[in-house]
Amino acid sequence: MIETAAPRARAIESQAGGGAPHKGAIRMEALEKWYGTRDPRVHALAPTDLNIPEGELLVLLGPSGCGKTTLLRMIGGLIEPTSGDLLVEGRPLWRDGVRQNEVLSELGMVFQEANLFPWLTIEDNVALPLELKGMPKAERRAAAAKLLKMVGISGFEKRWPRELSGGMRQRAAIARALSYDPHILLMDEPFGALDAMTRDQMNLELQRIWSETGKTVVLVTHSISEAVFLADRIVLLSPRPGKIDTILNVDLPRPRTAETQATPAFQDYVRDLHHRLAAIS
Ligand SMILES: Nc1ncnc2c1ncn2[C@@H]1O[C@H](COP(=O)(O)OP(=O)(O)OP(=O)(O)O)[C@@H](O)[C@H]1O
Repeated sequence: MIETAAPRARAIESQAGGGAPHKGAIRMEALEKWYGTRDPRVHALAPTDLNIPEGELLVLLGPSGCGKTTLLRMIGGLIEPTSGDLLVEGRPLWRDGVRQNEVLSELGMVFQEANLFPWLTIEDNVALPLELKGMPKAERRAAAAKLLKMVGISGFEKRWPRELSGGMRQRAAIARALSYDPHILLMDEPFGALDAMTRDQMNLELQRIWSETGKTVVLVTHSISEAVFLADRIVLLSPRPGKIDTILNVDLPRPRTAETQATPAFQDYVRDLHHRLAAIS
């Protein structure tokens, strides 16, 4: 396993040294998942240790079925771990089988499909979590306008989801996930259903949003080049059962651009990961 500390990650780790638990930091110890109660059970994730410091953009990469989604959904509180500890900002997400809602509020999720409600306008979709929290309408509108500006779709407040392109719908989904200002954004193949050009554009946008907001981002992808483009660190998982094969620091300068992808350093990361993936698939 290689674990070389990039300067940025190192700075974050040193801040995380002591004192109060860090905003957006995730810590897992011996986190494990078995599916099913009867044989043959599926060992989806072997006991896994991983620390994700505040503000990191961490990418989970690996062959199909290696447990990426399982791990992300466990971090997001959608799947209960079979065993192990999962701390979000120093607090356990689960206590005696009960998910802790105040911890959950630090986590926003974005999936491959935008999952917007077709009967709500874009503004109302984005503001829905705020409505559920009881925020008055005028405040919700103002918050939605700010969020839509941040994700680059100002002016589409009153449109219906069907009137937006796939990329625009994903922007709205990101805005909705950020609406209650969670410290952590969890993304499961968020751009997997988009065409290549839109996907490149969305990767640029995500990098911008991440650097503007300082959120911790954990993103699942099948795409090696997407992983290298976005990540501070890439966690490569191997299958049967899922476990960490390699942790790779991506030490490329930011902001990364289309030109970054043409550099020898970028290509070296891609080639290296291709070899590693071939070896474990
Ligand atoms: N609800 C479930 N019940 C039983 N087995 C499951 C369940 N969900 C996932 N699995 C199994 O757990 C393993 C890990 O699945 P997971 O979806 O986490 O992998 P993944 O790396 O995200 O895959 P992909 O890249 O294809 O989405 C697989 O063997 C899968 O078949």
